[in-house]
Amino acid sequence: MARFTKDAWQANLPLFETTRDMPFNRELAEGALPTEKFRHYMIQDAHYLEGFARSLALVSAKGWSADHVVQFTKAAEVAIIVERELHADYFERFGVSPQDFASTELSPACNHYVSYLQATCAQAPFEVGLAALLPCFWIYREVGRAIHATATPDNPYSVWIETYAGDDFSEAVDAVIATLDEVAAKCSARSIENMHRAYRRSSQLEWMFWDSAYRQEGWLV
Ligand SMILES: Cc1ncc(C[n+]2csc(CCO)c2C)c(N)n1
Repeated sequence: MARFTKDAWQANLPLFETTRDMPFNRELAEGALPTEKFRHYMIQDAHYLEGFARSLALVSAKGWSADHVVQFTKAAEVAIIVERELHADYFERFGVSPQDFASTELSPACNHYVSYLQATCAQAPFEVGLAALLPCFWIYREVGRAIHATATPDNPYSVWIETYAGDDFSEAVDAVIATLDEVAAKCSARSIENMHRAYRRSSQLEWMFWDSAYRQEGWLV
C-alpha cells in the first residue's frame, strides 16, 4: 500500500543523503555553525513557516474527506504556532529584533520555495499539493534525527535540534505519509507522475534552503 512514498523516498535517496550531509547540518550538529548563518536561517524559516501554513490551508480545502480537512487545517495551525515560538524564544536568544525580522525580505531560495508551494497547493489537485508538502515534513524529520544522533552535548542549538527529532513532529510526519499513500492508491498514472515531480522539486528546494542560509544569500540586484 505504501507504494508512492516508498518509491519517492528511494528515487530521491541520493539527494536526501547530500542534504543530510550539507555543511550547514554538519556544523549545526557539531555546534560549530556560525551564529550569523543560523540567524539568517531562522529569519528565513519564520517567513517560510507562514507560507507553509498558507499552503497547508489551501490543501486542506481540497481534502477528499472531512478527516483530511481536519488534518491539514490542524497542521496549518501548528506551523503558525511553531513560527510564533520561534519568534518568542529563538529570536530573543540570538538577538533578532522584531525590526530585524520585519525589514528582512524573503531570500531568493525562500521566496522560490514558498511561491512554489503556494502555487502548487492552489492550482494543482489535492494529491499533487500533498506530494509537494511531504518533503518539508519527511526530509526535516530525517535530517533532524541524523543531527540529533551526532549532536555534541553542550550544543548551542540543542533546543532547536530537540524540536525536529521530537515525537510530536514525527507523528505528524507519519500521518502525512499515511494520507498520501491512501490518496495515491486511488490516483491515475498521470497524477502519480505529477506527484513524483512535485516531491522531487520540493526536495531540491529543501537543499536550496539550507544552502542559501549557509551562504547567507541575498538578492544580487
Ligand atoms: C525550510 C523548512 N522545511 C521544513 C521545515 C519543517 N517544518 C515545517 S512546518 C513545521 C512545524 C510543524 O508543522 C516544521 C518542523 C521547516 N521548518 N523549514
